[in-house]
Amino acid sequence: MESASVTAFCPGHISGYFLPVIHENPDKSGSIGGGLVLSEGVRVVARQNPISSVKIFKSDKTGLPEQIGDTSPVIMDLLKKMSVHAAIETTCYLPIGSGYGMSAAALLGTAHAVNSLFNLGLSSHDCIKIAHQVEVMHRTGLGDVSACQSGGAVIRKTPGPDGEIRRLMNLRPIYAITLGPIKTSSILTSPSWMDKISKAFPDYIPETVDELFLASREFAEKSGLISEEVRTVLKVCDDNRVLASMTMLGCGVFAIGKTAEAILNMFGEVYRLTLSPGGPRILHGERCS
Ligand SMILES: Nc1ncnc2c1ncn2[C@@H]1O[C@H](COP(=O)(O)OP(=O)(O)O)[C@@H](O)[C@H]1O
Ligand SMILES: CC(C)(COP(=O)(O)O)[C@@H](O)C(=O)O
Repeated sequence: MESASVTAFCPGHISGYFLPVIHENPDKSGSIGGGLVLSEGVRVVARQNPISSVKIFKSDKTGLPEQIGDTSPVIMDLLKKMSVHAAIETTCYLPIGSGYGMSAAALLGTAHAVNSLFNLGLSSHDCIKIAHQVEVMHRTGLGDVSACQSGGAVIRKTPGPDGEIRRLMNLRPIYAITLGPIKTSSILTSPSWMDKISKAFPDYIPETVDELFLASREFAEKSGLISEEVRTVLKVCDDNRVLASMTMLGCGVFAIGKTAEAILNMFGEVYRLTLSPGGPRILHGERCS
């Protein structure tokens, strides 16, 4: 009989603008800023196994999965922190390392799946805190776990999962393209990039989704992170009066509204998204007795 397994899903997150806030207490560390919690994310299957392992799958637009990785230091660290051994398989449609918060989604999905699989009795909030601690310790992200603990367009005013977070819901379609990855930790561990990012952070708080896009674009322009390729795409969006900005931290563009799809389509595969209505959730599975 196949060993017990639990499947969980967690939405991804596009950061539009962010400011790292590093504190000695990882629960208070993270970032402030704004972004979008996405309908696409990471599906995690956790199975009992005496030896922990991770397999990473990427699915194409037809849903066909292909294995792209056979380990994940953040997931292995999470399992150690939760004092369990399990075989973890993650699947995502959005590309890893391209500013869609896939590391955070994988951590949150795994923490919830493992908690259920082994009847650990942790609350969802406990799982969120553990995932956040691992993400921040590895510098694979700062604010994504806090954002992805629930849905909507997110304005994070203070850092950490218990920070002050405002969520706006909106039904307009969101589109994104990726022109290449950016290694998140390479930016987060660079003093010169951190200095530029701090100076670019907006001095006002968006009240609407449109204002979130405008604040994100202002941040992207001032941060110096926009590459020539991204600049080309943003210019066509501007010429067609489409609200758009750079996916942080990835070499890509995200935009809102129906007309955005045809424009982004000229530059590559377009990810068709909406705002997620919620955060991590168990999809199905049997628990260990
Ligand atoms: N879907 C996934 N499944 C398992 N591990 C993942 C996944 N996505 C990211 N990771 C782990 O997190 C590390 C950092 O990913 P990162 O560059 O932060 O991606 P993103 O920007 O999409 O969050 C990756 O090298 C990988 O070890
Ligand atoms: C922008 C980033 C620091 C990284 O995001 P990603 O590359 O998607 O992991 C994010 O965690 C944030 O704090 O807003």
